[in-house]
Amino acid sequence: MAHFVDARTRVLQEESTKAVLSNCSDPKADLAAERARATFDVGELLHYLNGGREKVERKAHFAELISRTEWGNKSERYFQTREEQYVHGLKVAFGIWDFMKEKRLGISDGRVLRSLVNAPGGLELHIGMFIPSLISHANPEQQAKWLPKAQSLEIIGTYAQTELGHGTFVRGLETTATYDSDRQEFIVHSPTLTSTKWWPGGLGKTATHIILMARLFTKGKDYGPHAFIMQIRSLEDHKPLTGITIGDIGPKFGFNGVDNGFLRLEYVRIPREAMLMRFAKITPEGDYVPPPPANAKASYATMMYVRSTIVQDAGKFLSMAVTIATRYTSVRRQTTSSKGQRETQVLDYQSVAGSLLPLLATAYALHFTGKVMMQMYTDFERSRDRGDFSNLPELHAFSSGLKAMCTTITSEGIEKSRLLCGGHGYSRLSGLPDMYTSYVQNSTWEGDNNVMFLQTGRYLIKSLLGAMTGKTLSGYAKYLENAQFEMKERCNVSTEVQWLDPAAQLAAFRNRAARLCVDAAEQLKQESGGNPVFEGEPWDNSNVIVIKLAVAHSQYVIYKNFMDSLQGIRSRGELQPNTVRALADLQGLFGLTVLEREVGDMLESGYLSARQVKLLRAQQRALVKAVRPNAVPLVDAFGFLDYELSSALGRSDGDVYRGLLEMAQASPLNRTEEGPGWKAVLEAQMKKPGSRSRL
Ligand SMILES: CCCCCCCCCCCCCCCC(=O)SCCNC(=O)CCNC(=O)[C@H](O)C(C)(C)COP(=O)(O)OP(=O)(O)OC[C@H]1O[C@@H](n2cnc3c(N)ncnc32)[C@H](O)[C@@H]1OP(=O)(O)O
Ligand SMILES: Cc1cc2nc3c(=O)[nH]c(=O)nc-3n(C[C@H](O)[C@H](O)[C@H](O)COP(=O)(O)OP(=O)(O)OC[C@H]3O[C@@H](n4cnc5c(N)ncnc54)[C@H](O)[C@@H]3O)c2cc1C
Repeated sequence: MAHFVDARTRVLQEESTKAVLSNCSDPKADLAAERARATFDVGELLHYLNGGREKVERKAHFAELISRTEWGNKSERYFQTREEQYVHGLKVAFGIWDFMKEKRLGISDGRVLRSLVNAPGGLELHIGMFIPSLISHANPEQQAKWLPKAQSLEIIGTYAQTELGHGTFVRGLETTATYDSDRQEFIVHSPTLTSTKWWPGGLGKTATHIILMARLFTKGKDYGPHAFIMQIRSLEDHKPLTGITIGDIGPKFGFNGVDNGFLRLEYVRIPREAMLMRFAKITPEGDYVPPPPANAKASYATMMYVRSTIVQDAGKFLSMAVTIATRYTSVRRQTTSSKGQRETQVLDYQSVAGSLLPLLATAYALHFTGKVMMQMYTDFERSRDRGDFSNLPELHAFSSGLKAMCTTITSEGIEKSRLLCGGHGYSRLSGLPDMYTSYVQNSTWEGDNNVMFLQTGRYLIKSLLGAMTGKTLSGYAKYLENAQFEMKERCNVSTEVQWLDPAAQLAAFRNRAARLCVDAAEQLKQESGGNPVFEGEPWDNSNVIVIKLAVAHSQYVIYKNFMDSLQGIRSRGELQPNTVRALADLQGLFGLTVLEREVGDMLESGYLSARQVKLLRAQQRALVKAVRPNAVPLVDAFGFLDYELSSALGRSDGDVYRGLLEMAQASPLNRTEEGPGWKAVLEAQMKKPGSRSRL
């Protein structure tokens, strides 16, 4: 109801309103002013990062169309219960599917749509692992049978590997698949409590089929985990099939639209052809045919594919968080030293800029590494299809370390971005809390990050030991051929400005990684009492330094990718000099920020002197200042749409306070003026005779 305000009240208020208005903030103007500071052509960089103008426009067109659909509407996003989230997630997945069919779109457009709506649901694993597993593990006949059904959503699948008792140690899985040659069937069974499958996404209430990872037994012999395809629910009434118990595992830290599930199998029979037989095989008589030795780890290929996509996506999520925080801290004003003056934009505080702008630089670094990672995986697939598995070990080492490094960086980066937004960052309407709780699982799934770092460290130490016996190394570990030389090397930077030289930064990254590799190998030798042993106690007692080595190597790789990518852009003349300069500032800022954080190792080894650290620090601070005017233009260049960010604070027009107020209206608590607590509790309590006087 309209509220009548009399003239006297208005007059009295007028003066105070004027006083407040004279120095209150104007977020839209602030953001416009930030954009005017750009030293480069934002459109050019936007198109470059997003694969061209046509793709940018296509994405905006898709957003426009889907935001008008029921499933694409995000207004209730932050207010749904778990059940609503789950059902909505399914509607989104089918909505995207139908949209793709109707418009005859391919998988890359599908990825764009998924990223625009960003509502993970019961079909994540169907798309992310079930179909990829069929592609990489099934033989041609199996693919012909299953892929069309999966691709038309006649069946919905998931990837059931992890059990209550084992996630990391895949060889320790306890679910069994025992071959019965008389009936040419496998009996799949959960023999122990700990063999219960636990975690698979979509398993709880959605999936009709699974890729089951189970230990293959034939003729009394255990051949370890293999992949099988099997149906778990009826296609008629969606009830579990006989001998199968399935359910949802309950609420999680985030990602609650997904029904991660549990599964128990009781002597369930599946046909021989259920075993995915692209590599290992079983004959009708029950003879096991192993995969050729070169691709013994072929059954792990799906995990490698997913790790590569995780690396690719890390930059995107960090860029989203940084976009929100940069726009908001540019319009948020807080504290003034003298009365009557405008308050300071919080991004102008050294502490805020010093945290946020290196994150912005890191988001760019991850963008380039994501591209390199996917290229490397695509190259592997090409050679694998020719039967050549020679680059598998490097791909495994590269993708494991980067998966761990990039997801650690992004998880921490989202949380740092949230903190930099102060109180409003804590509101889910900022988009940052949900981004964090749903992203942070990337540090765990698809291989716990420490475990992944250990895989990379193992490869590096083995490479070093090989190089010491004259073996030629290739790829990113090549520098280890010169490890002995690196041990004597000293940094030659003598002025602040010399730290801007990418070669000086790269040398520091490389030297640190090489020395840590030598240290790790030595510690492992000591723990092993001679020749290094890569398992058991000697290995376990060397974990800390091995992880440190893998972190240092991954940082070197990310920096090198940034440097090489920029070099490529320069030499091919792909961007104008001003744009390249802005990117070079980011490359320098990323490099020096990481080096500054890790100087302890380099002081300890003697590679750096205290004076060189001081120069490094001063140059890093100078780069923060150099990047500051381009902060908003650089996040604009990522090209996130308001629809995509769903954030009151990340709005591209800067109107953040209006955004908060508008989005809050959808809160179910606001459906009535008195709220749901009045009738349920408050009224009876507060109207109780003498209720106040009792206190
Ligand atoms: C429209 C479009 C939308 C798209 C939409 C996308 C949606 C995107 C949704 C994504 C969704 C993801 C969802 C995740 C869902 C889970 O989390 S699925 C479960 C994943 N589980 C894991 O990752 C388990 C982690 N554990 C492991 O990978 C392995 O067991 C470990 C830790 C690597 C150890 O394996 P191991 O057999 O014990 O091996 P180990 O003795 O350490 O090493 C033996 C040798 O094998 C090598 N090796 C080990 N692993 C490998 C490997 N993978 N390759 C090659 N060599 C290997 C080692 O390097 C070693 O070599 P050498 O040194 O001997 O030469
Ligand atoms: C949201 C979510 C979704 C998932 N979806 C799926 C899915 O769809 N399908 C599926 O099969 N699985 C899925 N998983 C399971 C996931 O892959 C595992 O949780 C993950 O691989 C880690 O294994 P774990 O839980 O057994 O951890 P653990 O191995 O028990 O790790 C516990 C701790 O021990 C350490 N550790 C373990 N082993 C070693 C070692 N050898 N050396 C040194 N340290 C070690 C780890 O670093 C960690 O700190 C999902 C998990 C999550 C959280």
